[in-house]
Amino acid sequence: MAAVLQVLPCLARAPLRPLLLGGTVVRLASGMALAEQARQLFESAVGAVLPGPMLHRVLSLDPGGGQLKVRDRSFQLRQNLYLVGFGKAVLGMAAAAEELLGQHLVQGVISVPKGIRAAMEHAGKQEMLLKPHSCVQVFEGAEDNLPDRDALRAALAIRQLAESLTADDLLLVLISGGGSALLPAPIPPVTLEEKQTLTKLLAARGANIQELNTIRKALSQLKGGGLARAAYPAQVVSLILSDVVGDPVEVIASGPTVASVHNVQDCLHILNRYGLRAALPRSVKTVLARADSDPHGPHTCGHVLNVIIGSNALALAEAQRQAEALGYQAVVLSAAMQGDVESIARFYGLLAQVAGTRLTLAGAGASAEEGEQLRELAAELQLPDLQLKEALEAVVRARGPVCLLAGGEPTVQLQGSGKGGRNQELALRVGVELGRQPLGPVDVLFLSGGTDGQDGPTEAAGAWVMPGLASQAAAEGLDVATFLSHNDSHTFFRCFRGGVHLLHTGLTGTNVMDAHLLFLRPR
Ligand SMILES: Nc1ncnc2c1ncn2[C@@H]1O[C@H](COP(=O)(O)OP(=O)(O)OP(=O)(O)O)[C@@H](O)[C@H]1O
Ligand SMILES: O=C(O)[C@H](O)CO
Repeated sequence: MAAVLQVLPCLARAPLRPLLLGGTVVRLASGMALAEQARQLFESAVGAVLPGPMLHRVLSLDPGGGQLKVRDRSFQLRQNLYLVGFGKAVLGMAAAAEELLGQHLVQGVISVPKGIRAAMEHAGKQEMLLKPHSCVQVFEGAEDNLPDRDALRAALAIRQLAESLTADDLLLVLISGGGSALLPAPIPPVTLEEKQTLTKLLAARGANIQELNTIRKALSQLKGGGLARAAYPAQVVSLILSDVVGDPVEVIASGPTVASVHNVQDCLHILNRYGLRAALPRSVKTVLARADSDPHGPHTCGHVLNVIIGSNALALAEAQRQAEALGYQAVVLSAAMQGDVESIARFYGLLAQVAGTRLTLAGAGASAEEGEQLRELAAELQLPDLQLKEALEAVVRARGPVCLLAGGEPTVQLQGSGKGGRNQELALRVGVELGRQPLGPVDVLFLSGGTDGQDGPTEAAGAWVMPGLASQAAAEGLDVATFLSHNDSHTFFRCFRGGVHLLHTGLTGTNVMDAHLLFLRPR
């Protein structure tokens, strides 16, 4: 989610109608425009990880209201329930928690992105807003996803609340992506500015989120289990919406309720790798040196229950279910799509080719060469959970419409000053790949969308493409290669066919990375 906060009239949140009633499923699937189905499935994926449904899945009050159930654990309530939260999706999560917990909630503090309340209000999304006289105090900060003074004030208020708790209290912690920037509390003498500079430098030199957050944890009072330590001896329940591949609780928002297992050597390795060790400010050196003699052991988080309440896999599972209801043979390929956007686009192009051939020629060996290339590329991408074999077997079985689903977060190496996002760039590149060779008597569509509803610094969530895109664009005087050469995918899609290929959802109030949907429908 980027800095511009705008919410467009949004997603239909009602479930898809039961399309299995009357008539055959396949007929229904083929009777609906592919692009419309793609949009619906994307919306169903997002719908599964909206704050309300997520919290209701894991939290409940017993009928007498005396106990709070979190999955299979129960906690006694007696005017002892407090709430803190930080992250891009936390406003809606706090609103849902407030709705559910009512007057059991004594007090709360949350740290959310600048402008988010106005944006949600503007869009009429009341369910994402706290009640007028809420006991939850809201701080807005971290413009451009960078820690700032406002976020620091929020972090200090959160720490103060946590430190005031006793062994009788229960602290509910709401965590989502963007939480690291919204909870800055550098260990003195490190200053906010020094931490900001170091984070920016690491990110600019290509450090991944694991590396970045290892350093953030080492320099923070609250990250890496610090918040849990501050709340001790109160019990702590963290409800975590994952925006990191694999859902590692110690990485998401830098794990404020998970004891850090990294030591100073790990930090020095990372700083070395990105050429930053020599120029470290004295304050950072001091804090790292101190950390060596003051390790916070894992035992310090025994009073904490960390629960992942939403993830990319969960969103994809719902889209898969809805695709099946629409008559598709649906397979989730991976919820860990990571790597260079160009390679991932080639992967989807080849996949469409191989799956298309198998679907229409009914011969699993018909595209052996492309099949081999596809497997090689998949191996290069090193996707830990890839279900390629299963997907291709399902295609052979299908003899009808197929939907392959995946999710994750590809990387774009920015080369130009164009306007775009990783989803629009991926879709455009896949569009080019789909046009490389004829695909046979099969309709193909690929959609890529950011589940937060905002792809890079644009107002679109993503885009969808079909084969023939490059030639149709050329007929409109648009050269796809030129747009791609300076990462200008958004400008391309705004021009191409009057912008109909853009996916607009507005800010969704959630964020579990991106969803990729590949449809193949024999004619
Ligand atoms: N012109 C562009 N073309 C393609 N990708 C871009 C462009 N400009 C920015 N990006 C990509 O957009 C991403 C930043 O956008 P965004 O804010 O949506 O992602 P994020 O910070 O990872 O947040 P979130 O996880 O909430 O989506 C970066 O990965 C960046 O490489
Ligand atoms: O806040 C963060 O650290 C990132 O969004 C990953 O969760």
